Parts: sequence; C-alpha cells; structure tokens
Amino acid sequence: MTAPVLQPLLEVENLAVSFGALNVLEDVELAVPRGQAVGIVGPNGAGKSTLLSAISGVEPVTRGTVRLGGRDVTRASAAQRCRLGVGRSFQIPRPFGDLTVFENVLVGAQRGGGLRGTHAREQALTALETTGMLPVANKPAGGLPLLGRKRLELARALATAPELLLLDEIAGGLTESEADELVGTVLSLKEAGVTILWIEHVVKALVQVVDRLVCLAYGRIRVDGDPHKVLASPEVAEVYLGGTTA
Ligand SMILES: Nc1ncnc2c1ncn2[C@@H]1O[C@H](COP(=O)(O)OP(=O)(O)OP(=O)(O)O)[C@@H](O)[C@H]1O
Repeated sequence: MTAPVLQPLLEVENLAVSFGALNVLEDVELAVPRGQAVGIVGPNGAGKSTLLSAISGVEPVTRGTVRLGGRDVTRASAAQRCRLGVGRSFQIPRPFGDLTVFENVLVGAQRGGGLRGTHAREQALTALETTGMLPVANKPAGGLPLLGRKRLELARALATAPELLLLDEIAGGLTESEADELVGTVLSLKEAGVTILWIEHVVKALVQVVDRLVCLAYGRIRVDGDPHKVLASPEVAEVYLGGTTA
C-alpha cells in the first residue's frame, strides 16, 4: 500500500507578475507543506515582497496559479484569502498611530479575520500575548519604538488566526538581541503548527527558524533546499555578487 500524498498548504505554479513592461516574477514554482517554515532570501528588487503580495492577493498575477489547501485562490481577493487563513506582515509597519495597540490588533481581527464581538477581542488578546505586547496594549501605537512596531505588525497578522503566515523582513533594523526576541516568537508559532513563509535579509535570524531556504533573484527561484546548503551554494554566492550571503 502506498502512503497517502499530503497536499501542500501552499502551491504556487508557473507564477508571473509584471508591472507594465517590468517582469518582476517569472515561472515561480513553490510548494510549502503544512507546518513547514520556509525562508526567502535574495538581493534587493529580486521580487520577494511581490511574491508575498501575489500569494496574499495584494497584487494580481499576470500568469500562473496560487492554491491554498488544494483550492485555487488565484482570483480571490486579499480579504478572501485572509479569511481562508493567510496572514501577512508588511515590511514597513504602518499602524494607526492614534489608536491603541489593542485597537490596532482588534481591527486586524475584525477586518482581516472577519471575527466579531468577544471572539475578535479574544483573538486580539491572544495575538498580543503571543507577541509580548499585552503590557503596552492600552498605549497609543504611534509612540512605539521599532521593536514594538514590528511586534505589533506581527500581532496584527496573528489576529486573523492564520494557518499560513507571511512575514516580510520583521528583523530588519533591530539590534541582535531584539531580533533574537522576535526569533523566539516566530519559533513558538512554528511549534504551534503555523506554516511560515519568511522573507528576511537578517539571515542569522532566519536560519534559527526555517526548515528550508529559497533564494530568489531576478524574479526566479535560483536555489531551494536545506538552509545551510543553500547559503553555501555557488548560485547564492553569484547572486550576491560579492560572494557573501547576508
Ligand atoms: N506596484 C509596483 N509597481 C511597479 N513596480 C513595482 C511595484 N512593486 C514592486 N515593483 C518593482 O518590482 C521589483 C521587485 O520589488 P520587490 O519589492 O518585490 O523586491 P524585493 O525582493 O522584495 O526587494 P527588497 O529586498 O528591496 O525589499 C522592484 O524593481 C520594484 O521597484
């Protein structure tokens, strides 16, 4: 008897995204099994954030397919995908500065996650607890330092109760100990079974979490596999021209 083949949570097939004449992504193929954490590295402008946008429904695709749990969501809106379990943090956190930290996360639970009443409040509080933001829940979001803004961005994504969490450079600009704190949080999410796709230039943070690393350059996936083997590969050295990986 053959073992059943598990359907990956995320499947990206033959994906292309163009902005006018600029082909940002071409022929991208990526399958992420449930519970796996996958890192994405690549030089500036490689198309990494655009890939997350195509998966989360923020950018329409020019060609190709995005499937979630076997369901074709290529034409689904970002809101629909969010309700199907896709949560996303953005590279530049833009909280509602006049709202409190709790209110910002509640908006994520209500508008993104489609939750109401007590359920939305409970989900928001859980997200704040997971990200260590409960002590500042009633503070205005506008006054948060960078680590606080990054944690809030993560909490807003978690407030939608994602099965697939897309993270865009959450460690950028932080000190090493601050980045380590965020790594601890992301590890706990992975241990809780959340599937993670994480773009990060801070490779040291990434390799503490991911099971697999993908290097994207010039809109195509160049290498995909064991993180340490990928980082040591000639393709990655070539992509980063100087031969360094971070
Ligand atoms: N909405 C858009 N309209 C036009 N061009 C865009 C748009 N979004 C991204 N681009 C362009 O697509 C290319 C890829 O951008 P993207 O942000 O995906 O790269 P990235 O790999 O995430 O880069 P970085 O590491 O610097 O964040 C860049 O040349 C960028 O200027």
